[in-house]
Amino acid sequence: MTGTPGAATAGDGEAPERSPPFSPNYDLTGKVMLLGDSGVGKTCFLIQFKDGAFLSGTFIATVGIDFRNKVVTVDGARVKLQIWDTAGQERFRSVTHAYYRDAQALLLLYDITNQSSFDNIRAWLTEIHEYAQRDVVIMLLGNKADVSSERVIRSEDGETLAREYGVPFMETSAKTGMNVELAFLAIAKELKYRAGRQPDEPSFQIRDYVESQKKRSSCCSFV
Ligand SMILES: Nc1nc2c(ncn2[C@@H]2O[C@H](COP(=O)(O)OP(=O)(O)OP(=O)(O)O)[C@@H](O)[C@H]2O)c(=O)[nH]1
Ligand SMILES: [Mg+2]
Repeated sequence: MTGTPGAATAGDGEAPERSPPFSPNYDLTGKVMLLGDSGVGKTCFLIQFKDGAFLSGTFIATVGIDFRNKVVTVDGARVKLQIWDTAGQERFRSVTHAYYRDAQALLLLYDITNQSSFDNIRAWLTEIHEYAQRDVVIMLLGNKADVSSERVIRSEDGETLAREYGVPFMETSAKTGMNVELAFLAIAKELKYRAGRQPDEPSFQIRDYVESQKKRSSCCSFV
């Protein structure tokens, strides 16, 4: 991903803030940010969701911040997700801080093959509490679940940490696509629910939804 520090690059050639002049092809919008250490797979995660493709080969670290839009339909509502892909490298932190306050949802990724990316999750959560909206939706994701031979973080460790912070958790793979769409659909459902609940609509609990829908990458279950 290319970009200039401090300036957002146009993901789809579309201005992020502009309201549509005619009837939009969506019912509501939500801003989602991808956060986590450099190399955990944020950009690949977004490309997998947006294009259904995996960026293999040389790792090109994101510079600054970039975004992509995708409209998903949940429970009859079209939700336009504006997804901001941030640079995990420390030197871009001040750039990304400026975007936190506009985000309704944050996907916080670590890499199950990288101990320090998991250890840094607490620091990321501290940063989130400092800069993001108080009611922001947070989801913890253990990415690269396809690389089981190099796993150093057990699934239970991710679950325990997520429980401590009261956030939904699942393991994902930007390579195989495991749980990638689910992460965004869960966010879209939560945003739709928050935007206005119909009288006959049951209440929505994002953690329960994720637990019931997520695929697990254990030895004995098939994903
Ligand atoms: N096997 C595997 N490799 C992955 C996965 N996700 C990302 N990668 C690889 O990990 C490396 C880093 O991926 P990126 O998506 O660029 O990482 P990033 O989090 O965007 O990094 P920054 O932009 O620096 O913050 C790349 O070489 C990817 O091919 C995954 O789910 N499985
Ligand atoms: Mg990136």
